[in-house]
Amino acid sequence: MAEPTETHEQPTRAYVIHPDLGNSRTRRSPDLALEEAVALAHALPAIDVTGAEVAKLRNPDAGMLFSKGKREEIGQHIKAAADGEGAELVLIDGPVTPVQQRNLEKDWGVKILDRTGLILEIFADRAQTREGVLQVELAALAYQRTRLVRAWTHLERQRGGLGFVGGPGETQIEADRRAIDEQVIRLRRQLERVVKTRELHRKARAKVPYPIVALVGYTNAGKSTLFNKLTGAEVMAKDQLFATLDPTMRQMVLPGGRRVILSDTVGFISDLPHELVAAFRATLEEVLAADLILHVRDISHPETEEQAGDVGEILDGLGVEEDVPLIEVWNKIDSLSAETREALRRTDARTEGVQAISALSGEGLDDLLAGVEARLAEALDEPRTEDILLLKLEDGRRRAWLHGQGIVTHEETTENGVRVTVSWTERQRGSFEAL
Ligand SMILES: Nc1nc2c(ncn2[C@@H]2O[C@H](COP(=O)(O)OP(=O)(O)OP(=O)(O)O)[C@@H](O)[C@H]2O)c(=O)[nH]1
Repeated sequence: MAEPTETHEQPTRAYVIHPDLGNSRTRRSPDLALEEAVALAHALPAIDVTGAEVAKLRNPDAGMLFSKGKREEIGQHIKAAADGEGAELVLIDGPVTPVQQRNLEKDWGVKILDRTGLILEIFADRAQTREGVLQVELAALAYQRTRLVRAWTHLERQRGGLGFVGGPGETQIEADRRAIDEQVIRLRRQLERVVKTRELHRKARAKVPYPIVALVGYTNAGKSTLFNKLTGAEVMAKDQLFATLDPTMRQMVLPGGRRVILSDTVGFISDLPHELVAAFRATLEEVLAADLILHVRDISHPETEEQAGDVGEILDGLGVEEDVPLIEVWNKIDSLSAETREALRRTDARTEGVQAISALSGEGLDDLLAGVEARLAEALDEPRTEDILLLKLEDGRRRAWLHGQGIVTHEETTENGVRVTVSWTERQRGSFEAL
């Protein structure tokens, strides 16, 4: 990656464009999509959004993306932005090929970042654990390798971020590509080590017989707010997208006395670039290991159904099994109108595994916790199978673990060791085998 060369104090003036492909397949309204893109832009540090527009794009041009007329029109808007100062950076909320990027940058005299590049920059800014940082770097390199053209380096100067820059010139491309490949190998090796360490930690945790409850949800749904409310932890809860990138875990005690580990995960977003989903697999694996998933939804958002659909797709893509119990948490009921709230009550949503809450005011949290307790009891207390284990006499550790789980139904000492009869769940069997 290029070295920082200069420092910028001023925020970057950015113009946001959502290309509307008029595609009936996309479920979203272009205006709301633009709103989300602007929110994404605000998630970057030191950005001043000077203007935004939906740009109709019926037939994308291979070289220039937009038609000549449209290009000139948008070019005027970009120049006129910020009281005539003009924008320096244009964020295009969609995929832009390297060729289109280079041509548009020349045409408009600005830097361009597409949706993947933007999300990568945000992730780079938010990643906190070693693993998170390595994963973002890997995803960025994969993206960068396909587009060795100069892009926007401002963030890199600001904070040593990713800075999608392909080296000083075209002649450098081959060398750059080799350098990237070498760096990828190096990062993969580091990542492997980090992941191994984390697996050790997870195994250590598996010995703790506490079920894991994972919070998932669309970005800005209120996961961190709920997490903080429930655990009293100081996880950053901001009106800022992707405030949580690395999974955060805390222990908590449910009203009935059962201890659980609550885990907060990265917020999902529509059209999450697939290389990013792959890069975050390991992070999101916490969700796979969960005993119960709480799908937190911003029920006051006009596209709450579409967001829920996106989250469902990502969970499927991750391979979350259908049999992991899931509670839908309808958050932000405090921002609903009285009529909507009344309608919500009438549908008696609660019978369908839904809990309506306000993480902010605390309304509905008692019912939510009772629901969590009931679902966990259901999920963990069945089904069980009976097995007979033969443990060596000196294997006191594993025997103690079995007793600690309260699953030993019979035990007798024989010449060869201890015959232990257990009645356990699949999960307990897995944890035992991992010991
Ligand atoms: N009105 C209202 N606002 C809420 C509620 N819960 C959260 N918020 C607000 O919604 C915004 C996002 O909340 P977060 O908890 O950061 O959302 P998140 O799901 O963790 O977001 P990501 O980190 O992007 O995944 C913040 O401004 C919260 O104050 C609620 O119950 N009611």
